[in-house]
Amino acid sequence: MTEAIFFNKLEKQYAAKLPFVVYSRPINSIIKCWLQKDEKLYETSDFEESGFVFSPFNIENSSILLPESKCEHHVLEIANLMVNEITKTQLEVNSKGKDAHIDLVSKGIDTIKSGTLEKVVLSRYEEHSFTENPIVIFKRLFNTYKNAMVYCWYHPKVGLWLGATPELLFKVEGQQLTTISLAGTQAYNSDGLPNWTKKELKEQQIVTDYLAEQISPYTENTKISDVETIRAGNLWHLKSRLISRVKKTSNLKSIIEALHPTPAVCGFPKSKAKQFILQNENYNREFYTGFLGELNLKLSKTRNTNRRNVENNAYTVVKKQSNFYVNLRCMQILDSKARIYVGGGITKGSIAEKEWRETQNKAKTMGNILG
Ligand SMILES: C=C(O[C@H]1C=CC=C(C(=O)O)[C@@H]1O)C(=O)O
Repeated sequence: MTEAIFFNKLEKQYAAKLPFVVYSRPINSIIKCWLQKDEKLYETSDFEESGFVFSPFNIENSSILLPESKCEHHVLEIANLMVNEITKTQLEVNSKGKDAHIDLVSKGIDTIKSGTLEKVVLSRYEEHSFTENPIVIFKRLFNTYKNAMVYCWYHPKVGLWLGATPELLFKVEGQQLTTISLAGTQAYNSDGLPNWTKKELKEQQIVTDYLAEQISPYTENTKISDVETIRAGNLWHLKSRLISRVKKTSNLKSIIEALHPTPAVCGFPKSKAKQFILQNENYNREFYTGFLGELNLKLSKTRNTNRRNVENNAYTVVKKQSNFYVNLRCMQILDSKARIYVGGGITKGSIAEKEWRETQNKAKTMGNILG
């Protein structure tokens, strides 16, 4: 399929106000789109169906499904998309809400110091004027953020979301589960890799240990990679990978409940951090820090048992696979406004003013591609 035909189908779907998702997974030149044939709002609560899922931060609210059987699917393989240049070079500085965010972070720090919580991720949103076609924004996201999951998701009964997330919640391929531990943020600088402080490295290690403990009832043989520095747009983060084997008795929903929301978007202990967020943030995160991705898709892989006799020994293995990304570095389009959501992890050593600046840096991931 050509780029023109692919995007023409998408534009028609959006003009007809029918649900769709268009996305590309990290380090990948494949763009997929799912066009739902009706405007119904399908939901999933047991995560047993096949489709594309869009779940909120608060999993007690509905998870939306574009069911595989109700959608038309298209794939485009391409390195870069044709899209007009952005005319504006600088995101207008938006200091609205600074005092409220500093108060919120200070309250978080005080609660941590009082001993009830270890870490809490606190967030806010900022609004920018928006007059562009969201599909054009998706094209810019694809061209700009090659190691992120970039997407544009739309449902007429829910709204339109765009994002470029660096965080995998987890993926399951057959019996293999992969998840990542993401923490620490420094502004990207072309001079070279950042110097991480002991405090940042320790925080990332705490997240890794916590994830290993969370998945231990459902998986076995967990292997943890060394910590690496990854770039996400204009930011650096610390990341390690945990790979393990899903026990035969575990189901997908129990793994979702164990891992979502991650310490990178909620904090820990999880339930106390979530309660603090719901009581103090003063706005509804909706799908920000929720998760999205492919649910129970059949993946066929052809294998050779004997390399010398390729023709006779090839066989195909069909595995089920799911891959979910945390909905970070994202925005929601509301009429002529783009609402950009940003947050940061608060621990006892955090400084409220610095946390505010960090959210401003995070807002640039989306802000820099708005025209
Ligand atoms: C909550 C966000 O980022 C998380 C992911 C990576 C690093 C983070 C941090 O350094 O605080 C955050 O936990 C966000 O971008 O809105």
